[in-house]
Amino acid sequence: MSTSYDAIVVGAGQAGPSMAVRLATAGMSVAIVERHLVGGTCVNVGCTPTKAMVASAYAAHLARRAGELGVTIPGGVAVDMAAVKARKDRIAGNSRRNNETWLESTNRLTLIRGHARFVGPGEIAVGGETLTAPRIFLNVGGRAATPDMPGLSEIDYLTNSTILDLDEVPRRLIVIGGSYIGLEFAQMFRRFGAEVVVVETAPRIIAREDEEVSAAVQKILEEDGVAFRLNASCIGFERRDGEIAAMVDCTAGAPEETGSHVLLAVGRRPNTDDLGLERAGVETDARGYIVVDDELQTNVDGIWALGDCNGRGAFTHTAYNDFEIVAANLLDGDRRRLSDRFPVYALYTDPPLGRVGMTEAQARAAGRRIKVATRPMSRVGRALEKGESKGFMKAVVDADTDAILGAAVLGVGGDEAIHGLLYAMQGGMRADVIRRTTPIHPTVAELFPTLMGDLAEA
Ligand SMILES: Cc1cc2nc3c(=O)[nH]c(=O)nc-3n(C[C@H](O)[C@H](O)[C@H](O)COP(=O)(O)OP(=O)(O)OC[C@H]3O[C@@H](n4cnc5c(N)ncnc54)[C@H](O)[C@@H]3O)c2cc1C
Ligand SMILES: NC(=O)c1ccc[n+]([C@@H]2O[C@H](COP(=O)([O-])OP(=O)(O)OC[C@H]3O[C@@H](n4cnc5c(N)ncnc54)[C@H](O)[C@@H]3O)[C@@H](O)[C@H]2O)c1
Repeated sequence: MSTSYDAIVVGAGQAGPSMAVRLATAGMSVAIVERHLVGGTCVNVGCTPTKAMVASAYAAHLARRAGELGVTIPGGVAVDMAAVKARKDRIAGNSRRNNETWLESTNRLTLIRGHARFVGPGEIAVGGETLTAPRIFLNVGGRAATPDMPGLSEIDYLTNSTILDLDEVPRRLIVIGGSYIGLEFAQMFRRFGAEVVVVETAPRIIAREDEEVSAAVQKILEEDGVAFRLNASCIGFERRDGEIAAMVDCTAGAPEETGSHVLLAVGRRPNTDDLGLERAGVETDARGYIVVDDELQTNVDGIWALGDCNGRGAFTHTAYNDFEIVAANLLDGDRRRLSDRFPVYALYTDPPLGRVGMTEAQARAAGRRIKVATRPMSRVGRALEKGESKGFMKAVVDADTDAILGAAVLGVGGDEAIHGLLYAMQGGMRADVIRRTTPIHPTVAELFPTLMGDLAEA
């Protein structure tokens, strides 16, 4: 059976539902196809469940430190992992159901369950049905990469999805990969009570960040009791007396780590290998990401790619912004562009790392003459008052134009405070304007004018 629509959206992640509802509201007949859970990665196995669990881990940590704030908890602190999981499931489940209700209650929009695959340029098969449309929007996202590592198929390893099903705290968790996913889970499970070791092939964790950011995050996690094995090579796995051994062969330390559980957090890959893209002639790059232009159009007329699958962002906010760009160009006559977007994101360790724009290393590589300022959180009143004074803030400014190039706020409230600088950058504000602004006391962001006053050529 073949049904024609004005538009088809493949994937109900972070861009697809908004796109589908917007098109339907504009009067088009729209099908949105989802093969698994509405809400995609973020709602079901990404942002929402992990941040719910980070909140539980923070509560455990704060409760253990309560004495420092003059609060006693008789009987000590225990973590009920089943209750942590149940709370996380409730929050993610509510979000998923709200998304489903939204799609199902929108006029002219049909939610179709199943795996979508191109059979031709404007033609998609789902189960036994064929859907056709002159406009197709791909929002297929990605999944955990599971590279071919020796012994991996012999062990039960966890990914960012399956680790969320644990209702008991692992005795010893080996986290393979010291980047965003690995570090958030490492600290959280350490705070739940597991022994945790992070194994990373690079010489430092979160290697995309400036070196002092990597070092400070590592120190913060070490103070929580997370161990690190850097420069790991020849990683492989073996079953060992009911446990798992990870061969690490580092430049220093024992050649292997044993644990009860292994989490694989070595990156993500796009869900483009089973989409039949070749049938539609849609181009992908060497890593499988769909190639798009500045308006998210693929090389094939009438086919767009939004979200993680285009490799131009790896966050929920970038996926949603992709929707905004496509909708603006297609429906509003508003010329919005991918290249107008500043890189911005947070790493949700505690304290979090808020990041915007270029790192210092990127600014130098771009050949800029730069000024840099840093301030430890131990000199931020609000952080001291809260008893959470780990980390630092840093700004990178163009020495010739006074333009703010980038910033990092590793510290309490850093994920929120960084937005002050994001909005300033988007508005083209110079560092001197921030220096002359009067902020609220006591806040973390109140130090931004001071930071801009401390800029020195670097
Ligand atoms: C552990 C973890 C934590 C994260 N935390 C954050 C965070 O705090 N903040 C943040 O901004 N980002 C975070 N991210 C990243 C964020 O989840 C993704 O960037 C975001 O979900 C991307 O959205 P998307 O719409 O591109 O794809 P997805 O959310 O992956 O959605 C794609 C959807 O398409 C469906 N699909 C795929 N192929 C087909 C097909 N052939 N037919 C039908 N349906 C199909 C999938 O089932 C899925 O539902 C995190 C990711 C992980 C893994
Ligand atoms: N807070 C957030 O916004 C958030 C949180 C989690 C994930 N995410 C998104 O998910 C994406 C994927 O995150 P990720 O951390 O899985 O991947 P990543 O690509 O950021 O990092 C993978 C890490 O694994 C290491 N690695 C690769 N192969 C290895 C091996 N064999 N042994 C040991 N280490 C190895 C790499 O050197 C790197 O440090 C991120 O790019 C991010 O956009 C975002």
